[in-house]
Amino acid sequence: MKKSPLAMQSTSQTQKNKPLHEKEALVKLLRWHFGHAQFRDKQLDAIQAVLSGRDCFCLMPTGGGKSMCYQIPALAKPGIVLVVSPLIALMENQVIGLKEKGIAGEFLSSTQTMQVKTKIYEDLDSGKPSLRLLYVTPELTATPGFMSKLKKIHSRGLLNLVAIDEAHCISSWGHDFRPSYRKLSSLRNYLPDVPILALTATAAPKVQKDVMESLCLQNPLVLKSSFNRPNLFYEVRYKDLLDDAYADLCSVLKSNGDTCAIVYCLERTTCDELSAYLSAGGISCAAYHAGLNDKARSSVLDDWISSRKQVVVATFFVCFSEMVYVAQFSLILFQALHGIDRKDVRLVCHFNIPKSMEAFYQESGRAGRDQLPSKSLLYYGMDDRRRMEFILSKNQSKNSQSFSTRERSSKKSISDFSQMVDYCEGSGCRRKKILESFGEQIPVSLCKNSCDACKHPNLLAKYLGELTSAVLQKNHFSQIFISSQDRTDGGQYSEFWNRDDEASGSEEDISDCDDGIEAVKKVANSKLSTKAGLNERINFLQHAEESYYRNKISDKQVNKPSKNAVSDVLRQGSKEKLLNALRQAQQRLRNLTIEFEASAIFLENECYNKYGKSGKSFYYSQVASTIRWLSTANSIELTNRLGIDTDSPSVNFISKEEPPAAPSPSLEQRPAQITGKELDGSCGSENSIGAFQTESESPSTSLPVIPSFSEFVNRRKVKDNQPNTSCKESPKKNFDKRMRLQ
Ligand SMILES: Nc1ncnc2c1ncn2[C@@H]1O[C@H](COP(=O)(O)OP(=O)(O)OP(=O)(O)O)[C@@H](O)[C@H]1O
Ligand SMILES: [Mg+2]
Repeated sequence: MKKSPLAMQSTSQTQKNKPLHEKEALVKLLRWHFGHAQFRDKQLDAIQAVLSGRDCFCLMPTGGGKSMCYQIPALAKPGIVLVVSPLIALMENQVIGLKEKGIAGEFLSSTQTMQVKTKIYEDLDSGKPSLRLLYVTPELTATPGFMSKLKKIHSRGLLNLVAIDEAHCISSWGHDFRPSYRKLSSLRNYLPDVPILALTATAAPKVQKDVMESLCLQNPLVLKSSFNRPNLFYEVRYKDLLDDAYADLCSVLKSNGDTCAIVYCLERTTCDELSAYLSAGGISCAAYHAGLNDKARSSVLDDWISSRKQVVVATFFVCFSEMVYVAQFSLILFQALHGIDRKDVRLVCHFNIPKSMEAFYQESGRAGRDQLPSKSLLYYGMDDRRRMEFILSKNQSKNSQSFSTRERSSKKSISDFSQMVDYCEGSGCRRKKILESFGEQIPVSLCKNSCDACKHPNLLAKYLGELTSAVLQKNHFSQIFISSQDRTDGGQYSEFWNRDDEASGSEEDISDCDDGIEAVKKVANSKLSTKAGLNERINFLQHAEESYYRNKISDKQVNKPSKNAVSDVLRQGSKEKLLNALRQAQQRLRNLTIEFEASAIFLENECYNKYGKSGKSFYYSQVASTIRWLSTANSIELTNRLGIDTDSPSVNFISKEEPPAAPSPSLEQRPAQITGKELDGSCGSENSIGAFQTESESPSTSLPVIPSFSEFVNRRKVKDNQPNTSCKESPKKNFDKRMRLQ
C-alpha cells in the first residue's frame, strides 16, 4: 500500500516558504518513510547537494546507506529519480523494499513481462507519473529509445536526478569494470542540467578521478567517508596448515549457531561441493552460481533473503572481460549477492582468495550491515594464490585491446592482487592494510584488537612461520615471500607465469577450442555483451566451457588413470540421490507416474556422459544441478526430459534405433530403451565426450584426463626448462598440519 505523502511533497503554503532541502524537512521524510531517526554521516550533505541541483560524488563504505542519498530526493519533490544499477537482482531487491514501505518504485529489465513494461512506460508518458524511483540497467539507459523517453520526461521538468549506483563499474581501473557503464558518459550531453549523483563504496583515488571524469561531473560535491568498518573482525586461516578446510568452515558456522553467512568461492564446482558438504553437516545452506537456471537462482536468493536458508555459497566475480579466458578453464564466474540487502549477515567467508582488496572489501562488507559485530574470514591457500595469479595474468593474453592497454591492465591486476597476498601473508594489522590500500592512514590502535593479527600476534607469527616451512617443504614456491614490488616491477609476475612465454605463442595450452573461443568472444565483443541479458551471456559461457572440455578431450587424449575419475561407487551414490529426488518430484506432481529406477539410471547416465570424463567435480556438479532441477521441474518439463508417455502409467523412454551405450560394471541393467544417442547427451560429433569411449573400455581405465590446473602449470614450467617443481610431487602430505580452530 502506498504511504500518503508528507505535506512537503504537495504544494502547501508552509512548504512554499521553506527550501525543499532544509534539514528538518528531510529528517521528517526519513522518519516517515524509513523509520530512521537521523541521517548517517554524509547522507544529508549528499541529499542537499543534489536537491539544489549540484552534482555529487559520494564515497561511503558498504552498508553505509548510499541508497538513501537518492531515495530521499525522490520523495522530496514531484517527478522521478532514475537509478542506474549494475544488477537485476539488486534492482529487484531494492524495488521490493521500497514497495513494502509504500514508495512507488519500479525497475525495467529484460526479465519483466511486456505488460509490466508497458504499464511503466504509460506512467512515464503521463503528465503526472506516480513513479518516484525508476531503476534501470546501464545497457538500457544507453539505448536511443530509452534516452528519448528520458528526454521527454526531462522536458516536462520531471527528471529530478540521475543516480549511478556502484559507480566504480565505469572505471577500467576499478575491480568491477562493466563496459556498458562507459556509455553513461553520454548522459551529461543528453541531459545537461539534471544533477548526477555517483555512488560507490570502493574507489581508490585513481578510480574516483576516472568516475568523475567519465560521468562529466561538473564541480561536484565530493563526499568521502572512512572505509573503516569497526564492527567487522578480520581473520585469515591458512588452508595449507589445516587438515580439512571444508570441515574447518563447517565448525566455524556451527559454532556460531544458525547465523546468516555468505561463502564466496572461485568456482561453481567448489560452490556445489562445499554447499553439499555443509548441508550434510546440518547447515541450512544453498549454492548460488551461474550453473543454476533462473528459477533455481531466484529461489535460492528468496530463501536466503527471507531467512529460510542461512548460508549461501556463491561464486565471486573476476571481471566480464576476464571471463573470456576464465571460461576456457571452466571457471564461469558470476557476480553474486552484490549489494543485496540482508542486514544480519554475521559472517562473510572467502573460501578462495579474491582478486583485489577492492573486491575483498566490497564482498566482506556484506557482513554486519546492521552495524552489529560480524566477521570476515578468508581461507588462504598457496594453490588458490597461484590459480588467481594465473587468471589475472592471462587476462592480457588475447583480446582486442592494444598491447599497451593490456600490459597496463595486467600489471594493475597483478599489483592489485599483490595487496591481497600481502594482506594474507603479512603479520601486521589487517584493518590497517585494508584502509591503507584505500589511501587512509590510520594508527593501529584504531583496530582495537578486532583482527586476528592484533588479537593473537604470536599465534599469527607462528602460523606464518609454519606456512613458510610448508612452502619450502613443498618446494614449489621458493619465491613466495618476495615483495609485491619485485613481483610487479621485475616482469616475472609469478613463479609460473612469464610474459615471454605468451609471446612465444604457447597458446595451445590455453585454448585449442575455436568453438569455445568464438562463443566467449561473442560475449566479450559482440552485440551480446552489451545488449543481451546476463543469462544469455552465461549460456554462451557455459557453451564455451562445455565445448572447451569436449575438444580438450578429443584433442588431447591422455590415457593415464586419474584419481579424479568418477568411480562406480560414486555413480551408484548419485543414482540413489537422483532416485530420492525423483520420489520427491513425484510427491510434488501427483498426477505423474514415474518409473523411478529407470529414470534415475537415465538421469545419472546423462550426467556421466556429459561430465563423467571431465572428472569428479564436474560430474558431481552436474548431478547436483539435475537434483536441483528435479526439485523445481513441472510435469511437462519432466515428461520432455524423461520421455514419459503420459498415457502410460509407467515411464517409457523414447525409443531410438541405436544400441545402448557401453555400461559401467555396476550399472549394467540400464533400461534397454536408453540409447547411445540419449546417453551421449548434447552431441554426437567426434569431438563429443561420448565418442571417446569404446565399448570394450572400462570407464575406470579409459577415462580421458583433463590436466589439473597444477599439471597444466607444471607443463608450462617444463617447457620453460625450469626445474620440476610440481606441487603434485611435493611432500605436502608429510607436512604436519597444525592450524586448528581458535
Ligand atoms: N540514516 C540511517 N539510519 C539507520 N539505518 C540506515 C540509515 N540509512 C540507511 N540505513 C540502513 O543501512 C542499510 C544499508 O543501506 P544501503 O543498502 O543503502 O547501503 P549501501 O551504502 O548502498 O551499501 P552497499 O555498498 O553494500 O550497497 C539499509 O538497511 C538501510 O536501511
Ligand atoms: Mg548500495
